[in-house]
Amino acid sequence: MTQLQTGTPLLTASDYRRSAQRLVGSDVWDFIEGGAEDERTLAANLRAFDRVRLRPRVLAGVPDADTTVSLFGTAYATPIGIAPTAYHRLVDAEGEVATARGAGRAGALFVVGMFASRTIEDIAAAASSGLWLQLYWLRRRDVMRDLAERAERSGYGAIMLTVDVPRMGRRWRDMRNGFAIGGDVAAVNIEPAVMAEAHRRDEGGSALARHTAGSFDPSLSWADLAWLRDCTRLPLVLKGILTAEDAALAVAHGADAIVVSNHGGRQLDGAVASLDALAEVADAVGGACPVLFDGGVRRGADALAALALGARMVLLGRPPLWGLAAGGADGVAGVLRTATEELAHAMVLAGRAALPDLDRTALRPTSLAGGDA
Ligand SMILES: Cc1cc2nc3c(=O)[nH]c(=O)nc-3n(C[C@H](O)[C@H](O)[C@H](O)COP(=O)(O)O)c2cc1C
Ligand SMILES: CC(C)CC(=O)C(=O)O
Repeated sequence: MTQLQTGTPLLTASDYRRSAQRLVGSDVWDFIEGGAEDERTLAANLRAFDRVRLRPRVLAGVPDADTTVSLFGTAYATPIGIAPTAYHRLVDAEGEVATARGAGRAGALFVVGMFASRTIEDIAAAASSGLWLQLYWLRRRDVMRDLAERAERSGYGAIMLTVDVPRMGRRWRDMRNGFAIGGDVAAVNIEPAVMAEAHRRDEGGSALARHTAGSFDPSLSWADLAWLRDCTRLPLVLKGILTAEDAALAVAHGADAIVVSNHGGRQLDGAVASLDALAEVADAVGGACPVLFDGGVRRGADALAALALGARMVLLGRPPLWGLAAGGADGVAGVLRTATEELAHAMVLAGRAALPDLDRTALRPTSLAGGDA
């Protein structure tokens, strides 16, 4: 159990969430918590896990569960890692450096966002477990190439290209708040001219929406992936796949892994809940490459369900930010360890000793049906 300066025992992800909300300004809180438009997909991501029912096996001789997993030659203590999220210094002065320390303590993967507020190199120096770098496709390809090269030089293990943002989802909360990246927080890995719009508050509306409209390349298509592939020797992971069709195309275009994700409900409102897309995508991939998952995972049993449906690893977006806000590196480690302990606990009670023992027989068939979304 983690106990931070608040004195309140933090037993679950929602304990960290409550603690974080007290410490973070309301516009930053809305940026973190919010989703696109009416937030129906955001809500559906969580609801999908509420529908899952597990099938425990008894007298299985499983006194403890092994949560270790390996990906691209790196071993992790847990299959629960950190999804890329922008600007960690919005909630903690040390930002991604503290996140990396926390991930290291938990033995977890940390996917550093392209819009990290600490340098790729400083984050690498603080890390003791695997790091990957996430990229968006910018009109300025030279900036992408530079980041890919710096990541490779600094020991990052993969490039994760986010493919679900040809344009940014409309986020009413940020638009109403006139949200802009302020103070001394900045995407320090990218030259300031590319990022200028993200800081301009004077026009009202979401500065991030204006920034992404100007700097992201919306014309990207499958054929362009070859260019990025040529920039780096690192494995290329595509994040934001929700259909069998796109999963098959990703495999055909040589993706080394894919992430089933609807961007935490922040892109197409009305899109399928992430969990409800997982079986379809895993079936289409058919073992051709690892499938990762994010969206709505808040407890170990949620991770168990996603792993049973075919995910090799499960990533958390908002919860590590809650941990970081509530308690810096300790909070990040606390969130990851809590979820991992819950997963191990659920595995023992479900009679599964190790991650490869998790398959769809761990879930009631109604959990696989695709639900309401
Ligand atoms: C505050 C915030 C910032 C995010 N920034 C990025 C980003 O820079 N790049 C990216 O690929 N995804 C980004 N995401 C999406 C996450 O990687 C992930 O897909 C999503 O948060 C998972 O859902 P969850 O928050 O329910 O765990 C962001 C999400 C949040 C909440
Ligand atoms: C700066 C943004 C493009 C990052 C973000 O909020 C997101 O990807 O959801």
